[in-house]
Amino acid sequence: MEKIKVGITVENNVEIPKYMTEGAAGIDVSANIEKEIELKPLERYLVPTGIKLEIPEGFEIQVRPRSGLAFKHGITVLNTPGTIDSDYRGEVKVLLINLSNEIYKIQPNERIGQLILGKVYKLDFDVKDGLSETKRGDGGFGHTGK
Ligand SMILES: O=c1ccn([C@H]2C[C@H](O)[C@@H](COP(=O)(O)OP(=O)(O)OP(=O)(O)O)O2)c(=O)[nH]1
Ligand SMILES: [Mg+2]
Repeated sequence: MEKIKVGITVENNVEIPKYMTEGAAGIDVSANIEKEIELKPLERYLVPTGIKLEIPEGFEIQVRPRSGLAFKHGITVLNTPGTIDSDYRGEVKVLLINLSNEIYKIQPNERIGQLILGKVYKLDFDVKDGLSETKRGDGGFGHTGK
């Protein structure tokens, strides 16, 4: 598998994230919090991870939920997939929301999301007077039926 170098700095006591299996697409990140954080139903919290990245130009990182947390506890990433821009140098944060009807307690060092590296293609708008015709035309949002 092709590997892309991504610069990283970590806060004290934060471990460098690692892939949990050889074929994993996502690399888990953990909550860098001192004590547990209570998330009430429908509450959201911007969870710090204690890592900062230097993504090479032409790439992005997506912040995605962990399916286990979603399935077992209704905890997901509100803005999924979150986008980490290659020019961002701040701390990576994960915006969790509790979609269950029970309180969820985020534990220090709990793995709360996963990062996926992706390639970015830049749009280069070609301004035109009209666009090519297609069978679909402007039909969308379910116009082909259920
Ligand atoms: O889940 C996320 C999403 C974003 N970010 C950071 C990295 C990203 O590069 C920056 C901006 O994110 P985005 O472009 O999604 O947010 P915005 O609301 O458009 O903010 P900005 O005006 O700063 O671009 O915030 C995170 O740490 N986690
Ligand atoms: Mg933005």
